[in-house]
Amino acid sequence: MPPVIEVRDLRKRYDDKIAVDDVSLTVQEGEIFGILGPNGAGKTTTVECVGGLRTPDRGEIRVLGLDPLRDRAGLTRRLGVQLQAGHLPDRLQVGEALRLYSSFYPGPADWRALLDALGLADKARTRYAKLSGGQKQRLSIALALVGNPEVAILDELTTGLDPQARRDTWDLIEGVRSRGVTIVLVTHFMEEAERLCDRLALIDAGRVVMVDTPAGLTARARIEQRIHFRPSRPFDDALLASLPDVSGVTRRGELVVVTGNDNVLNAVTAVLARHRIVAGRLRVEQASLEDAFVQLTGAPAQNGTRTP
Ligand SMILES: Nc1ncnc2c1ncn2[C@@H]1O[C@H](COP(=O)(O)OP(=O)(O)OP(=O)(O)O)[C@@H](O)[C@H]1O
Repeated sequence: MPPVIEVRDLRKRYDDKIAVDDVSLTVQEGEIFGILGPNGAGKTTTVECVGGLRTPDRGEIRVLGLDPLRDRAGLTRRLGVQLQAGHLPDRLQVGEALRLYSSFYPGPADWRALLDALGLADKARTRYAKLSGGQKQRLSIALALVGNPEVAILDELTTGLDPQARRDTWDLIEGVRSRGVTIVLVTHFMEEAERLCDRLALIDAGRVVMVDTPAGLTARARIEQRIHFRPSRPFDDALLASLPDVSGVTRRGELVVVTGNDNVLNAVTAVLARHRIVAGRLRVEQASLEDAFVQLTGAPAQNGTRTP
């Protein structure tokens, strides 16, 4: 099956700033493809080019086999793009906006059901200017999906939403995916990427660093394992530090913290057992996508409680 989205050698500069240096990626039908990267990495510029909202300086883009700029008319009805807040007239009511957008498409979704799913059911008669930031954000998601698109591009889907609204939005997106819609999701949130995305492209400084599943990306970062425990009796750190699988041993109060490779847990527990030391409150810290992000880009990841 040909990919739904194909980007080859994309480059885009703004005056003397190269926003996208060289991006190539493919998105398959029905997947949620995440684009992850630090601030200013070129994520938005990439998806704006894919959505036909910006003209690339170089490269080729195909969406459903069409050129987003040359075949704009044919693509508009099949592609939903979540635009950033602030693009609607202040006096327009939520319901009016959705009715208007629905009228552009041959087989629109039930916009009332969308509002309901996004927690905006009681806002149909509210004017745009009266919505909170999070409500505007949710409206922008509804507008991207109201045309029942085959492909949806969602940029910073849940930025600015509270944790409950974020989870409700994830449920909605999973429902959209289960109907076979292909989704490109730009996100800052590792939890969101882990929960929703089938594959992720990690973009840094305008280039694709790697493309993999969330689990694959985490594994490829080769992050050290960390375990901690409270020993039943004192022992010399050298006992563990001398093991080939161990890279470090430190103390945190009564806790012993050991870092090392994939086998560190086996190696440490075997030695402790031989010396009749019981490892109380033993815990293994799993490497997360967030650890991988930090290691691969050198940038701090943002968590779900902060707005970028
Ligand atoms: N219209 C513009 N004019 C000039 N420079 C721009 C413009 N839009 C983006 N840039 C610059 O291009 C680079 C890439 O921006 P882009 O918005 O694509 O990155 P991003 O990965 O989406 O960032 P963020 O996570 O902060 O939204 C940044 O350095 C940004 O400052």
